[in-house]
Amino acid sequence: MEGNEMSLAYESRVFDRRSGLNGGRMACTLVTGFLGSGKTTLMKHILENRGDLRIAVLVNEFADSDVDSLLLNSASLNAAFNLSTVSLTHGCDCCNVGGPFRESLLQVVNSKHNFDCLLIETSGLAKPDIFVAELEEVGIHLDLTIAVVDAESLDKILSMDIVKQQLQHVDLVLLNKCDLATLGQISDAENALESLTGGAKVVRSQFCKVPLDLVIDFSKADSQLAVQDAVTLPFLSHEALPQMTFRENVLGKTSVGVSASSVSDEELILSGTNWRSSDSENASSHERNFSSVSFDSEDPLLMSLFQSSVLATMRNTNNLLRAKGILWFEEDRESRFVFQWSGIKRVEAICGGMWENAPKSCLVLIGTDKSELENIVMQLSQSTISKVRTISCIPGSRESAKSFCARVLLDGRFKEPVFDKEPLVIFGLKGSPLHGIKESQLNGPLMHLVNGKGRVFLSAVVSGQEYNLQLLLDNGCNPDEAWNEIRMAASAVIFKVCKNFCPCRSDLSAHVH
Ligand SMILES: Nc1nc2c(ncn2[C@@H]2O[C@H](COP(=O)(O)OP(=O)(O)OP(=O)(O)O)[C@@H](O)[C@H]2O)c(=O)[nH]1
Repeated sequence: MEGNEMSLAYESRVFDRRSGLNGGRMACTLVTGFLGSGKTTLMKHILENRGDLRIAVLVNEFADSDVDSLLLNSASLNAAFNLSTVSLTHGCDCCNVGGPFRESLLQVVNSKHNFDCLLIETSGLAKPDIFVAELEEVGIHLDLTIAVVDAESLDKILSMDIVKQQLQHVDLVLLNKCDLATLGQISDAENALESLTGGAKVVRSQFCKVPLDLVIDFSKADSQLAVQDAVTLPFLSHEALPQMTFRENVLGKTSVGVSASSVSDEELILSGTNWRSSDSENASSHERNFSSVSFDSEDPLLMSLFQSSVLATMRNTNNLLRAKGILWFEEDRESRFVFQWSGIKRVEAICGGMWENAPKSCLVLIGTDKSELENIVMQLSQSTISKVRTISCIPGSRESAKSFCARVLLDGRFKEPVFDKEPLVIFGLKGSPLHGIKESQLNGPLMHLVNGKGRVFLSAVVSGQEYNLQLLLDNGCNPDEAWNEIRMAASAVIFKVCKNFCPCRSDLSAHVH
């Protein structure tokens, strides 16, 4: 269903629903996918482009602590949507989605907000069938099950049972992060997905930017009405779903205590449901023992130590699958950085604004070796300012910064560097308004590429269309080596992004000549 047809189906469904007519029912989409594939990115995309759709969102988290609501910035996001934030906590969703999840579902169903659509984001280690069973229990009709897949790293995780299970019964796969993958990786992934999903539709995406009618299906209400008399079983999204069973019976054990905040009808909904335990105790529910460890600190971190010891340790840790959180750095105390580690050791630290609340660092690490994760947390706590005696600007850093800036200045592809946040140099590639290439399209990949090599750490500062990079130049950083690394990575990024444009006599000429 596309275009006009889709908007007609949507209009009539929303109208019927809001006017209380028969048949107008809430659409429901379940989003699954492995850790870091882009599920939250998809949620944000839908919410930011939802128009006047009333959307309820339930987010289920694997990790300890409230990192996900911090990352989603749910309080301010909800304020923008005129919704209050609800925080729920419950046990490992693989073993126990029951109580709080069902309560949340019932609140959505009974809400006077009369939602047009319910979106459920499962944790990156969850099996979607459990959620399907719960939806069925409360009479919510699931229209669409979507798996978000990281095109670049799929081949590395395909052997995991959890990944296969997540892909088994989906209607649609978003083959995401296509900007990071090669064409070979994309086509290999498509072939693998064809057999793993039994032929589900696969759509390539970057940052999950897909039309909303692809991920919210308003077409099923009518077909549901047509078969309503004949079929008494709850409607499910996929033919293969009858094979699904509620796993609580199979696994028997619930791993952790459950506590749910009570929520009034008015208070809906962007909720983080957080797993409170740090280990998946039920080995039969996961083929590996996944662990989650978190780090919280109200002391700022020294960026130089974060770079030289924490990131170095993370890179040498083979069993780290995911890290995310917010960071507070001594060298840039005003800025709130969102840190993400996902896929093939892709590292980003992006500042999108200042602190609205008391600054702090809060990071969650998920992996398969708890002691390795704890080692990273130890490095983190040793990098906080209270653990380090002298933090004044290290002698020599100013000279290094000047020398680095001089090199950047000579390269016409870059904007003029700025050194007013000593010891941080701020710089970045120029975008190309003429070709519609935004600074973020060049500087985002540049950060990933440089950080991925592991010798230099770049963070990003984003403000509107401006996307700048920050480099810390202390004694441990050789400006020539850093510049060489960045310059070469810039060439690779520009080649990939600009190869389809003719640069002659355009604002790209400096980039390619
Ligand atoms: N380059 C690139 N990065 C992406 C894309 N989509 C998402 N990301 C980044 O990948 C990281 C993880 O994305 P999330 O949306 O948080 O992934 P998730 O599946 O919700 O992660 P978990 O809930 O922890 O399992 C973030 O840093 C995103 O900005 C994409 O298409 N391209």
